[in-house]
Amino acid sequence: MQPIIPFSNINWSEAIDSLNQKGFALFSDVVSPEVCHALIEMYDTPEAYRSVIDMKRYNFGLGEYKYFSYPLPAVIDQLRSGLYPYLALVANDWMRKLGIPVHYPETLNAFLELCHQKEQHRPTPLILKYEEGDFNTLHQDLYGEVYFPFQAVLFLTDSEKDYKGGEFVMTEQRPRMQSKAIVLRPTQGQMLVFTTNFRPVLGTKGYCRTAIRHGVSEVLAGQRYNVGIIFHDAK
Ligand SMILES: O=C(O)CCC(=O)C(=O)O
Ligand SMILES: [Fe+2]
Repeated sequence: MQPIIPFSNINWSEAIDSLNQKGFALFSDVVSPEVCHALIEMYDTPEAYRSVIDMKRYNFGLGEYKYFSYPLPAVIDQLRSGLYPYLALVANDWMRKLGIPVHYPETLNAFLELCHQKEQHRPTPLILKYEEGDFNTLHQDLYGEVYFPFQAVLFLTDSEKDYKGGEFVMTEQRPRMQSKAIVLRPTQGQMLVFTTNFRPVLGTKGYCRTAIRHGVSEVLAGQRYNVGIIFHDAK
């Protein structure tokens, strides 16, 4: 299972512009439909996962997701470690703009070492399965003191053919303002990179923190599967 995207071929200046202006960037043809099918099939292989979450039980919405165990499936591992160095450059620029004294190291391994120093050892990449009526409430995926400000979602199902509803939703909240909603409908093989916690937005008094939350609207019919790629390990 290989990603079909060579990271060095991506138009990074376009992607970085999108991250800076909108807080997210969409990449197409990241994996083939065959890789998507193989990941969906792996949903029923219990050995691949460290835990299974019934979203209703925790009031996270309705549906189920599973956290992968280490070692991660090769395709997820490659996407995570391949994306990290590019995103770390943007992450460091954001921290500088916001005056936050945090520096993200150049490689994913060095960043995971920082997680381990804070007792964050557990893998966070996950696969989510939504059926008719399922949804994911607006949230942030922070699992401890150390976090990476970007995460990715790999869309495994076809948003035209496989399901109805199930939009990817983000809200942005600037200090003392109402939230803005962003609704996206990426499809099979696409990957969305978005803000995990907050992003810098230039206001009249310089950059301010705009908090981002994400979730999934109700699936009205069919089945929707996604893989979430979070960079930090969890406590
Ligand atoms: O199913 C989705 O599109 C979103 C999943 C999610 O919340 C995540 O990957 O962090
Ligand atoms: Fe999430």
